[in-house]
Amino acid sequence: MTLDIKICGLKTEDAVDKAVALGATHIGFIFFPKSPRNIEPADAGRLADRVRGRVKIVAVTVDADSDTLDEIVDQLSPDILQLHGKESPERVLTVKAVYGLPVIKAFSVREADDLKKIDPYIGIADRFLFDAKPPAGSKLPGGNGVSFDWNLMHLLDGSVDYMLSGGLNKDNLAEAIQLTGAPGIDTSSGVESAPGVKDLGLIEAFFEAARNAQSETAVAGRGT
Ligand SMILES: O=C(O)c1ccccc1NCC(=O)[C@H](O)[C@H](O)COP(=O)(O)O
Repeated sequence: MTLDIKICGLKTEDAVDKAVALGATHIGFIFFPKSPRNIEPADAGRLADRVRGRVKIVAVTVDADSDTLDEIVDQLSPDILQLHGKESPERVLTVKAVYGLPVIKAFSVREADDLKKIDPYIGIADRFLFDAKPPAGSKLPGGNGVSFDWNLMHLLDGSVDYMLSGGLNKDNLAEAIQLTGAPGIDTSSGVESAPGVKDLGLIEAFFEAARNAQSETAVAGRGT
C-alpha cells in the first residue's frame, strides 16, 4: 500500500511545485487568519491551478461559516475539505451535502479517550486526521509542530482510514510510520525554517525520509 503524504500550509509557488514534484498526494491550504500559514482563497486558487489534477487539493478550515466556505470552494475548487475545528457530525453532513466534497475531520489527541471522539463521525467523515493537542497558550488548533504518543494509534480500529499528523519531520517520520502503520501522513512545521516559511531542502529531506521508511517497512513486513 502506498503512503499518502500531505504537505500542509503552502503559500508559495516554489513550495507547491517542490511538494508535488517529489510526490505529495495531497497539498493543504490554511484558511485561518490567526495562522502564519493563512492564505487568501484567490491566492490559494492560483497556486492550486499550477498542479490541479496531479495532487489532491485540501482546504483546511476551522469552524468556518457557510459564507467563508462558499468563498473558499468558489475560489479554490478544492478536492477535499479538512475541518479542523469543533464541527459536529451534523455540520460535517451538511458541509458534505452542500459542496459535494469529501471531508477529512481532524481530531486532537493526547490520551486514549480522545480517539473515542471519532465514533459519532464514523460513516460521516471520509477520513480522519489525528493531530496533537495544541500546547497551552497556542492560538492554533493545528500546525503547532508537536507530536502525541503514537502508541495510542494501536487502540484504533484497523478499518479507520486516517492521516497521522502533529510534529512530523524528517527525523521522526520513520519511527512514526513503523510504529503506527499509518496509511497517510501530514506535516507543516516539520518542513519549515520558521512558522509559515516552507523550506525546500526540508521538504526534500521529508520525502527522502518517507521513501526510506516505506522501503524499510516493506522489507520488515516481507517475512511476517
Ligand atoms: O497549520 C496551521 O497553521 C493550522 C491552523 C489552523 C488549523 C489547522 C492548521 N494546520 C492543519 C494541518 O493539517 C497541519 O499540517 C497539522 O496540524 C500538523 O501541523 P504540524 O504539527 O505543524 O506538522
